[in-house]
Amino acid sequence: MAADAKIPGVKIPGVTTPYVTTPDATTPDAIDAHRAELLQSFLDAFTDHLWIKDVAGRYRFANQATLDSWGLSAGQLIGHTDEELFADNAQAFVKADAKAIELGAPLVVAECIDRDLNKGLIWLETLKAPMYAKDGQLLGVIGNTRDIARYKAAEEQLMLTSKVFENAIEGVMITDPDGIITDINGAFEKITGYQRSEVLGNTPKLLNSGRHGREFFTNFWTELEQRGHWSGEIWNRRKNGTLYAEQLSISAVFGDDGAIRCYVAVFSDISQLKQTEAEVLQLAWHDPLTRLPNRSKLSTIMQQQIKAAHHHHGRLALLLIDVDLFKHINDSLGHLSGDKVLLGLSERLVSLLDPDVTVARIGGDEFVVLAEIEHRRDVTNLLAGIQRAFDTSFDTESRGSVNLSASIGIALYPDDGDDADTLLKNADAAMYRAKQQGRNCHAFYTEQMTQSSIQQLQLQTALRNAVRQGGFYLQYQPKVDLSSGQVIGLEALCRWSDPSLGPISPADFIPVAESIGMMPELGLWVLHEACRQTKRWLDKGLAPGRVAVNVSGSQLAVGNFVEDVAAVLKRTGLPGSALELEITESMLLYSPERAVETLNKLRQMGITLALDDFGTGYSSLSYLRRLPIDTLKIDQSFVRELPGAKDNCAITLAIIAMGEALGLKVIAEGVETQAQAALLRELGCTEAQGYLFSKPLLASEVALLLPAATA
Ligand SMILES: Nc1nc2c(ncn2[C@@H]2O[C@@H]3COP(=O)(O)O[C@H]4[C@@H](O)[C@H](n5cnc6c(=O)[nH]c(N)nc65)O[C@@H]4COP(=O)(O)O[C@H]3[C@H]2O)c(=O)[nH]1
Repeated sequence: MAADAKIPGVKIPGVTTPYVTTPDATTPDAIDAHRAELLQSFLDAFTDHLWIKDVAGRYRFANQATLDSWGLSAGQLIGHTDEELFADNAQAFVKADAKAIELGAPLVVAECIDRDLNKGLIWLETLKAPMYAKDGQLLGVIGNTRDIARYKAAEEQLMLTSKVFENAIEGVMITDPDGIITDINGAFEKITGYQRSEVLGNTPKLLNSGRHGREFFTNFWTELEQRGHWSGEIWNRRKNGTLYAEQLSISAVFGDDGAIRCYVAVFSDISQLKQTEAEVLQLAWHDPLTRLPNRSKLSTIMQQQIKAAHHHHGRLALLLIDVDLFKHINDSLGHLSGDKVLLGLSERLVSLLDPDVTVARIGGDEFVVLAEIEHRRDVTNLLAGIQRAFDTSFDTESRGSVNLSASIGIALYPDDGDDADTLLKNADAAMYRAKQQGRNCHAFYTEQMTQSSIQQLQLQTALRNAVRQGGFYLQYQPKVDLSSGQVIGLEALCRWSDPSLGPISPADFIPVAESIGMMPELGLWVLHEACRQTKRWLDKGLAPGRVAVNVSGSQLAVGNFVEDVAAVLKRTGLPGSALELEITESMLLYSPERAVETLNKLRQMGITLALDDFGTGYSSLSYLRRLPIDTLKIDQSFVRELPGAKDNCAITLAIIAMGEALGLKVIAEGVETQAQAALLRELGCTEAQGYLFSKPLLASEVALLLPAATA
């Protein structure tokens, strides 16, 4: 305490000090002085500001903390009024004094942030009280200003907490230990739709969704009681009756005595999240176009069904459906049409098969039907359902409708495999066999198929290399006039001899080239080579007649086939009139309108068109009439059994008659004997091709058979 801060001899009016002892003082004045000093020291020990003003408003006493804070000495303060000392605030101070006097009791007159000379900005609270003498006479005003930073901080903390509570995005609910709701925040009202007044005094049962059973709540309470905490997802019901999912976290709050004071539940509405989660799952497990289970989902379903079937000694049938020549639809009509067809097919399959049958889409044009069966023969019902899906044509996005067929491979559990992968692999091998058998049919898996699918894979690899490295060559089979025996044309036939697999028949490698999408490339090479060779013969003065080139379905489906043919003719210099293209009925079935358009364009280039393998498809007179073709080729399967087989005789005769009626040429293929040739001649067929006349030959060999061109 600074020396000048002391106020020796000041008798504080009204202050008695009955408990102060003065062992060394002997005179009354000395005793008073000692008491005053003691009191001053006592009051100086406080950090609170303590001061006394008399009724005239003059400062009569101030402790050291006051003087330090105001930067005044005792001499500068004592005996002076607020007006003399604090010009700015004097009015307010005097007014507050008067208020305390008027009240006759202590009064908090101000709370303010003030600048303390020593501490900087601080929170202060000033309390004033009137001071009376024993006889009740007013002596003045006592002032006490104290630093309330600690309380202010706590108050601030409380305010913040309540703001957090009120503004939290999470709903908050507080219940007493008996579960009675005592407080909620705004987010609670927003999420649940209940107002505060409707909730307080109620229990959380108000929100019960009914979706959780007794067991759920038993576990919930057990965990809350044992660990003081529970968190998880829960379904609740809003006031408007709708259900919502919330992520909930409940904690028990314990008092110092260890007893539960309350429970605090904090929750957020995760309905949106749940929906997104469900959508992501849908995307991950389902095909986006058809919404059917995808390969991953199918695999899971299969595993579950195999497990169940294993348990009760049941059987399963897995049918792998591959849409025949679907690629052509995509290539020729565009992907939108392809998608529309696939969607239509998926809807038909789902509606035609029993609800407990799984229909999945595992690839572009590959669907799987998985069903529990009792007997192998039950597969027939499934096949019938699938077949009906293909009975009528499919609408496309672009031109008209298309007819489709499918090849179906079947594998059974447990006979053909006891896990999902094996069953799928084996159904795939069976499907491949169905494709080889001419499409639009089904095949059950057999063990030999595994072997043959390995060979198939080898063949695919070798074929890819051959197309890339040019491992093919052509042979030409003469077509002759049946009455004169003269060569009137040639059919170009593709040949391939792989260095390790040996010579492979086109009947084997053409379907493989189709399946791996290489046929358009290979077909174009054949066309170019045949045209180039024919032009050479023409240039040498030979008369090869028309050269016929086989065209596969996939070539015709590629959008620019007509342009490709035109480019080949231009590049080789062969006139269109020297070229014949052989097409089959099956390639016209899928999109007849478009095929007719393409064929017309080809004919306009002078090219003639022959319908190959005639009689093996669904030939009808009305359909034939619409096709812009020049020649019918009687399939060798009919010719082979001539003249013995009566049926074949009748069919051959019918084809020849049909050709005549439509003004078409008719040529028979596969003629091996004189008897066959004689009968065909007799039936009115004018042209033929077959081993009887010549096997397919190399270009150099054929040249020897060709007549010279007449001038
Ligand atoms: N048993 C018997 N067979 C005879 C006789 N005369 C000819 N053949 C064979 O019959 C097939 C006739 O060709 P295809 O019907 O167009 O049938 C062809 C055709 O569909 C396809 N093919 C061949 N080359 C090509 C090609 O370059 N492009 C396309 N797209 N397909 C081709 O492969 C099929 C088979 O061709 P190849 O094995 O060369 O078999 C040829 C030919 O060698 C005979 O008197 N008796």
